[in-house]
Amino acid sequence: MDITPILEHLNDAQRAAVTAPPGPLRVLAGAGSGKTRVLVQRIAWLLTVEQANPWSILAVTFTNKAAAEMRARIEQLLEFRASGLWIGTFHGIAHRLLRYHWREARLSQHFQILDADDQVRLVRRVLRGLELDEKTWAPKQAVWRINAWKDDGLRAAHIDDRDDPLLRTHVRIYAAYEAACERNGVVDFGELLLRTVELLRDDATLGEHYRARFRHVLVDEFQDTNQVQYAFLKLITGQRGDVFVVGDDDQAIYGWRGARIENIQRFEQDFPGALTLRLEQNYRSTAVILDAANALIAHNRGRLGKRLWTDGSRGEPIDVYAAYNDYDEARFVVERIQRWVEEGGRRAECAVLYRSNAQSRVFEESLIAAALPYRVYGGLRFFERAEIKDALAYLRLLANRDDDASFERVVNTPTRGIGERTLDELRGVARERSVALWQAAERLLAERRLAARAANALAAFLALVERLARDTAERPLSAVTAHVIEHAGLLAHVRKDKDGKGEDRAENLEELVNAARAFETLPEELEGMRPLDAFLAHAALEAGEGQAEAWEDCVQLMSLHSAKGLEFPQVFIAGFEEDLFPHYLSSQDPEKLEEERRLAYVGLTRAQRHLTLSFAERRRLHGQEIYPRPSRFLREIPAELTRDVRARATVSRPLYNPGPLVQAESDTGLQLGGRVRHPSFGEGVVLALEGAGAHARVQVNFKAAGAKWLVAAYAKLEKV
Ligand SMILES: Nc1ncnc2c1ncn2[C@@H]1O[C@H](COP(=O)(O)OP(=O)(O)OP(=O)(O)O)[C@@H](O)[C@H]1O
Ligand SMILES: [Mg+2]
Repeated sequence: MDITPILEHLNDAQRAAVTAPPGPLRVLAGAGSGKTRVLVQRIAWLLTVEQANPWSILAVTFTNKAAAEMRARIEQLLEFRASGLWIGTFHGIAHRLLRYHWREARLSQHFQILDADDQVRLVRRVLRGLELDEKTWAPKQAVWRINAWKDDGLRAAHIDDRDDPLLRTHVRIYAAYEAACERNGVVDFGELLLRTVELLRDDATLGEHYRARFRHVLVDEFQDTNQVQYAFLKLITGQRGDVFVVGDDDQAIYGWRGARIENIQRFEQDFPGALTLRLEQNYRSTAVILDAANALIAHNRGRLGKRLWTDGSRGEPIDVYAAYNDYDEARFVVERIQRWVEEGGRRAECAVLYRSNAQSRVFEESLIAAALPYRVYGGLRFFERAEIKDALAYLRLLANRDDDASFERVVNTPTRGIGERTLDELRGVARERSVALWQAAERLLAERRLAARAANALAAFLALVERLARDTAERPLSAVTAHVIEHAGLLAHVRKDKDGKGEDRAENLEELVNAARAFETLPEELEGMRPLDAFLAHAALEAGEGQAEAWEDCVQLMSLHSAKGLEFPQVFIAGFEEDLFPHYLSSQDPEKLEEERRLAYVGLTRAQRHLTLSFAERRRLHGQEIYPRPSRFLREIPAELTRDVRARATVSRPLYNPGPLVQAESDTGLQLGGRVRHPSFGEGVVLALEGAGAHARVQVNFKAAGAKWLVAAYAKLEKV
């Protein structure tokens, strides 16, 4: 076997890491120093030189996209299919283990995955059950707490709440939520991991089995592991395992989601004899960009300390653009991208990064106006669109009738005359008898406790789902999906939408059929799973990440958080303003401020050749006109590395007036054509927005009640 390709293009330090003898090893190194590359070559090294069985390798990456790229790279290096190898995200891997061992994990066989939205809905129901008022016990906050506990590996029963009545209530909510998930046969993202950890910990045979099997464990972006992920690593590697982690303490940006930077330090204690290697040469960016990043991050304390250098070119100064307002900022960036493309660059080489997802809209408008194709990562993803979630909910009900979240979602979609009153009765019965809504419905019907009209409508719904199940049994997944979309009436339902988006939605539904087709022959790592379960799990796990559409040359838009690990020749970071970046919730707390600075460091170090930073002197944010100050992070970059491009751009800069429509949009958080729910009028579509601030008014066409004008601030509209 020729090992040259594996060791080519590696410097000495990198080679030392790739070829180190098996055993715990940690690579601590800055951005662009080749950590990910080293991890890939290490896998190739293990497979060839160490003769490791592919079956014995487990590699953890941060996104599914990174996992796919990693697999492709390895196959390219080795010139054979890397089958048997497990590469995935923590969630993906945990999910796979739970599918194999659902019985041991005490899950129902066809358990479904709850996404963030479903979680909030479920907590709402739990609150009703506990007779707690949503105004006092905000569902989103409860979800946030539950997730944080799970990330820390804590069950409701473990939390000491003796002296804190507030905490006690949250723990009660958590316990009731756990019970509801159990009843419904659903698990949330945090549960995937926690359940897996409990499984490996409590089931000695299984734990032993996997420890013996996964002799080699490798983890990218190690600085962003949380407690429960770390516990998983320890359980799967045992004390003496060959565990290879790469990370950068300066790029830890998920503290707010429970990631523990301390895990980098704990590694030494938990894996005795661990070796530490450092990489210091950066191969990604120009010297100017690197100097700027180094200077910025030097403002943080308590760093493990490292300095990056490059022997590449010095490069151009970093452009700093002071925009009049957010529209002017977007216009400037789009012009630059146009120029890049005219000069022969590719659109996909340009990335626009921002702190807050809400910033993408203005860029999208400008890109559309300039007819530049773009893709937003982390925006409203395919699998999160309302019509797609409706279709998936039907499929989920076919897989598992106890899935209450799905039941609630589609029991009256398309409208079939099942009102809130009937639903409330159902929920009451479900609660009293500790059963799922489906069973509650069956019993209410059997006991003839409903008014005739409601009973007929409900019976028709149950019959519909049963009929769908019968008619699609034994058929290929794409046919099942197409059948459900058609016969549940979803296609006709979206076509009726009066907001002009009906055809788009219908196309999305048809796209879902294509997506399902891809799951008719399962990839090796999902073998043995029912295609429907595999498909639904994929929809839930991929939703967090961006559209998995065919590759196309488009401008890349994403938040700074999702840019982690990536690189682009041309990077724009927008909104370098106090209160936006650093975020206003973080600027008062020294630790959070440091996390924001690390995020800025991640942003700067994504750039290979050109970097442009911009801020606006006026911006609409959270419905208010603000006049932000430039970010402190700008001042932390030495002036000699930057170039002010404001003067040149002033020549023909129209003062863009966003106009009342756009103002109202950002004011209310509502969107033209968006679907909303009103506490008494039910579901509808936003037809018009008008005015600003406290006076913003919105016109909604309600399915049941027709078109109405409402004052946005009082209407209690909820987006669906
Ligand atoms: N020895 C080398 N010679 C040439 N190019 C290299 C070398 N090592 C890494 N590179 C290139 O440098 C770039 C950065 O590498 P990589 O993405 O692995 O860095 P990283 O440390 O994982 O960065 P991040 O911290 O941002 O994830 C890549 O384009 C990679 O191909
Ligand atoms: Mg990397």
